[in-house]
Amino acid sequence: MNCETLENLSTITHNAVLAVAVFTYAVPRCLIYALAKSRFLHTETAIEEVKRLRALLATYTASLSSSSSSSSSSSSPPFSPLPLVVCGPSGVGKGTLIASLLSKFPSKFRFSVSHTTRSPREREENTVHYNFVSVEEFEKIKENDDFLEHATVHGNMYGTALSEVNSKNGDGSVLLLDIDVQGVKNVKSTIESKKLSGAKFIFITPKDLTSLEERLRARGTEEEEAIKRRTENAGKEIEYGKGEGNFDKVLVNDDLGKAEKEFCEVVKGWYGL
Ligand SMILES: Nc1ncnc2c1ncn2[C@@H]1O[C@H](COP(=O)(O)OP(=O)(O)OP(=O)(O)O)[C@@H](O)[C@H]1O
Repeated sequence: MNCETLENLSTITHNAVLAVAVFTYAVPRCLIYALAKSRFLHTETAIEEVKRLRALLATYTASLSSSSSSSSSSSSPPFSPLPLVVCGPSGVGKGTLIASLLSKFPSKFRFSVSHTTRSPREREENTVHYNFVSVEEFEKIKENDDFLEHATVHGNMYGTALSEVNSKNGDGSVLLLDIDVQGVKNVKSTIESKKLSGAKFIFITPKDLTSLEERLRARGTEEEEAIKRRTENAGKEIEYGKGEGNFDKVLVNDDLGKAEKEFCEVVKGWYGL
C-alpha cells in the first residue's frame, strides 16, 4: 500500500473505507508507526491518513456500540472523539485561547453553532456564530429534550443541540464547547442521564478578579453594569471551577503566551496530536 493509494482512499466507497479502517485499527499502534516510517509509508501524508482512518473507525465503533446498548441510550449520539469543553468566567480569555488552538490545528476542532435568545452583536451572523432564536423557539427545543446543555446566562438563554455533537461526515473532528459553569453542569447531567461517553473539561481562571474586571473593561463589548455583574458572578464560577473533580484541568490565564502554550500542550496530550 503506497502513499498515493492511501490518499485516494477518501474518494472510494463507504464500505471500502470502513474495511481499510478496520484493518488499520486492528494493527497495533506501534506497527502502524513502524510501517509509516518504512519506505512504503514514509511521508507525513501517510501518517495523517492512518490517523484519519483510525478516527473514522472509532466513530463507527462508538456508533455501533451505542445502538446495541441499552434502549435508553439507543437514540443518543455516540461521542467520538470526546468533545472538548472549555469553561471559565466571562472575559477570562476562553475565546482567545481557543482561537490560538484553532490556528495550530485548523481541521481537528470544530464549533457547534449554539442556539441563543440574545440579540446578535455587530458582525455576528445567524447560523454562523449562533442560531438566534426567540424565547418560544428555545423553549420548544428544551421541551423536546434536544439540548446537550442549555443555560440562562446574564438574562439570555444559550444551548447546544444534541445534533451538533457528532461530526456530520465522520472526519473525527473534536467538538469544542465554550460554555459557562451552568452549561458544564448541564453537560455533566445530560452525559449521566443519557449514558453518553463523556467529555474533556478544562477550566480557565484569571490570576485574580481585579485583572478579570480590567480585561472585560478593556475589551469594550459590555456596559459598565454588565461588567460589574460578570465580575460578581466570576467569584462563584471560579469556586466551582477549582472544586475537586469538577474539571480535568484548571489553567490560569495570566501571561497570555504561557497560557496559550499550556492550553495547547494539555489538549495535544488529551487528543494525541
Ligand atoms: N492573558 C491575557 N492577558 C491580557 N488580556 C487577555 C488575556 N487573555 C485574553 N485577554 C483579553 O481579554 C479579553 C477577553 O478575552 P476573551 O474575549 O477571549 O474572553 P472570553 O472568556 O471568551 O469571554 P466571554 O465568555 O465573555 O466571551 C479580550 O480582549 C482578550 O484579548
